[in-house]
Amino acid sequence: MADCNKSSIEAWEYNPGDEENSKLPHKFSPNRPVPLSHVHSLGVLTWKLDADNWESDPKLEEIKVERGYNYWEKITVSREAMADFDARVGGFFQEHMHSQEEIRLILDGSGYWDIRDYDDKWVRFRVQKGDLVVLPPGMYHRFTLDTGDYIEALLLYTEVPERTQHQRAEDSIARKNYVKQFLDVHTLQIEAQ
Ligand SMILES: CSCCC(=O)/C(O)=C/O
Ligand SMILES: [Fe+2]
Repeated sequence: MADCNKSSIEAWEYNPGDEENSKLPHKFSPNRPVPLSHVHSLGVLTWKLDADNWESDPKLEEIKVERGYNYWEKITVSREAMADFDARVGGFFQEHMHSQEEIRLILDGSGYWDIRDYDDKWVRFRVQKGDLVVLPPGMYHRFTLDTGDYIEALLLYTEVPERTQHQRAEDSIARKNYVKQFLDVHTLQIEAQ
């Protein structure tokens, strides 16, 4: 598989602080960086691809074939492209999970994903043009734009999209599998030390 350690994604401990605006970085001062390897240990996969030539990029083709990504669609999240921009961005920022992988190739612009750490605190990472990100089914997360208020992304799917956002209160097979595959393993590793 194309080496998923070649991305330059920056991650850090999310500082809830007193800032209302989710589009600000929410870093502690000094910053508390989180290694990308830790983000990967939570089940996230990342690659750096050629966003300008995604339709002919052999690396993306390799990933699509290996992981069965047979469907894709573009989305532009901006005030100009979305009449309900604030509502849509607000919806992305509601903590949720999906029963399928969340697969996004950033074609332009930038934004932040927040994912739950092993201690249930938020870890934030920044994505920009060329970042391919795969969140595992059952991982609680949220997404927001940065103050640039613009992102264009390719949404990829293994099958006809199941778009339901399962809010935190709901439990599901996807959540149980995620906990077993990533969180329980981590707990056992800690206990074994
Ligand atoms: C970068 S595309 C918009 C974000 C999205 O589709 C999603 O599900 C965020 O959790
Ligand atoms: Fe999502």
